[in-house]
Amino acid sequence: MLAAVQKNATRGDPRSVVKAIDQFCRQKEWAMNVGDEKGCILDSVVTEVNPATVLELGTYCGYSTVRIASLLPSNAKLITLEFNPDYAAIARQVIAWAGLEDKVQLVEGASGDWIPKMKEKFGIETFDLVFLDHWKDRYLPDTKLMEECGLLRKGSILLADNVICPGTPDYLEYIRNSPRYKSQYFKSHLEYTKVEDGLEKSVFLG
Ligand SMILES: Cc1ccc(Cc2cc(O)c(O)c(C(=O)NC/C=C/[C@H]3O[C@@H](n4cnc5c(N)ncnc54)[C@H](O)[C@@H]3O)c2)cc1
Ligand SMILES: [Mg+2]
Repeated sequence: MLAAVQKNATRGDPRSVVKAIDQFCRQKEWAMNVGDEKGCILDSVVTEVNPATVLELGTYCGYSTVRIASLLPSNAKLITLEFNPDYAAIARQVIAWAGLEDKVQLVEGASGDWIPKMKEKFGIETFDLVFLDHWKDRYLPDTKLMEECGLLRKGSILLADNVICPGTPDYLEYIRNSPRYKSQYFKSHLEYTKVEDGLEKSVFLG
């Protein structure tokens, strides 16, 4: 995938990086990037929220990191957590090829360890937008952890990938029944397939 980016994408052009990855995943080898169909929904939410602070859980190869960072205002900060060093190494190079290093802070480590350190380590008070796309059984515990650590403010947006496939039943149950969130489901398809999947957008009400 990285070779395809370096071969087919233009340095400093995030859209060409996104296009090169999507092309590679359609033609050569499927990979669990959010993809172009759900990616457009992600883009519209990022544009609407226009966040100054973003947290991404699960960088993988950096596809959604590039999509989000390319839409951020100049002073905005995207922190992305990835605990697999091999994926982190690839993602760093993908993000660099897109020319987005200044907007992105890739932290190698587990969300459970780093969420409690966001204030002290990165001076982050609250996140305007959180994109959840890591192991599906971590969405709920990490959301509760973010609440406990005071990282969500009235109006913070959580956007969760794969709420249908692979599925995040305990997260959906919690977020759709909690009086502290207002949720909306965006129906779509699992990346590069015709299988149903979707994104759940939830506003924290404080
Ligand atoms: C049945 C079935 C299987 C697979 C699919 C297809 C499918 C489609 C999708 O869009 C998917 O997002 C997924 C999926 O499983 N994603 C998990 C993504 C993990 C990445 O995040 C990293 N990570 C995982 N937990 C943490 C953590 N705590 N702290 C920091 N990084 C973490 C990992 O190191 C990986 O870089 C799968 C569809 C259906
Ligand atoms: Mg996903």
